[in-house]
Amino acid sequence: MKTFQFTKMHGLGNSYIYVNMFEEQIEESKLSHLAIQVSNVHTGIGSDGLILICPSEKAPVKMRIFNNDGSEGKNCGNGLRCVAKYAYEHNLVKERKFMIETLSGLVEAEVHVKGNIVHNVTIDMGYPRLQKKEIPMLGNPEEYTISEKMEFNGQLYDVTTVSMGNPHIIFYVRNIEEAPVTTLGPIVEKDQRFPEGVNVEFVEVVNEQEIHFRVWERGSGVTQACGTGACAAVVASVLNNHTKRGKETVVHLAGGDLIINWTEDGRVFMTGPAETVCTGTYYYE
Ligand SMILES: N[C@@H](CCC[C@H](N)C(=O)O)C(=O)O
Repeated sequence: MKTFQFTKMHGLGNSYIYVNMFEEQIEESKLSHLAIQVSNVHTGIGSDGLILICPSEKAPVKMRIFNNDGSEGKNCGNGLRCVAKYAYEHNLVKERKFMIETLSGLVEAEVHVKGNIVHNVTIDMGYPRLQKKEIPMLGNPEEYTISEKMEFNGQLYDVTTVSMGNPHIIFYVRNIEEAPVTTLGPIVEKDQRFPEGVNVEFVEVVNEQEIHFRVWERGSGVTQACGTGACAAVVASVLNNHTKRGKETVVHLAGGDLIINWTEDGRVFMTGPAETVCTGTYYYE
């Protein structure tokens, strides 16, 4: 039997098993299967996936995220806040502002501390990417998809697509409680027009400062929250004239609220909580 030490953490109920790869060694070929195993609520620990906190040549830490189906994602907003909390509280960094490397580039984290405990984190998520080739999705590679008609399951929808380092598609609904998250979500996630799959978000606009949000995540299904998805939803809402650029928008997710600001200079800032659940030893073959 092999073992590793883990910490279970969550951001608004979007939970991952975090492994400190400064101290642990796990074979690369085992990671995808381990993500499936640890995520299982019956035979594992129970989570939306696995996140590795790794050494980096470009920043104090690097985040790698695996969804609960074993696929590797390129970015994770809730994961970034938890990685920032872990890095600060475990002395992997000394400053309250520091960089984190992801598979989609570098982001800057700022931890908000009470005593020595990080309660909230702001992440500068960088610039949203809007061209079809950047999502990626089929169609004219240079074009944006803003309120464009697309057919899914025999029905036409107005959709907007945004990459926050990972792909998102946003549907507007009148009533968030009735959003077809579990029916349309899995169909859109695997639609062939998105060669790498897509995270599927449903948004009800409350007013210019507030939106409701539910998600079907690529590789994980329904989750309580998606940080990159909330950023993408605010970018989409500005592009569709529902909310204002340069103003804070409160995103109400199933697990709680995030504050997102798509600033005038083009960068997206996300602020929200990060929490530790438990630590332990995981046994595997
Ligand atoms: N929950 C995350 C996103 C995780 C990765 C996503 N499912 C993907 O495959 O792109 C978040 O908080 O952003």
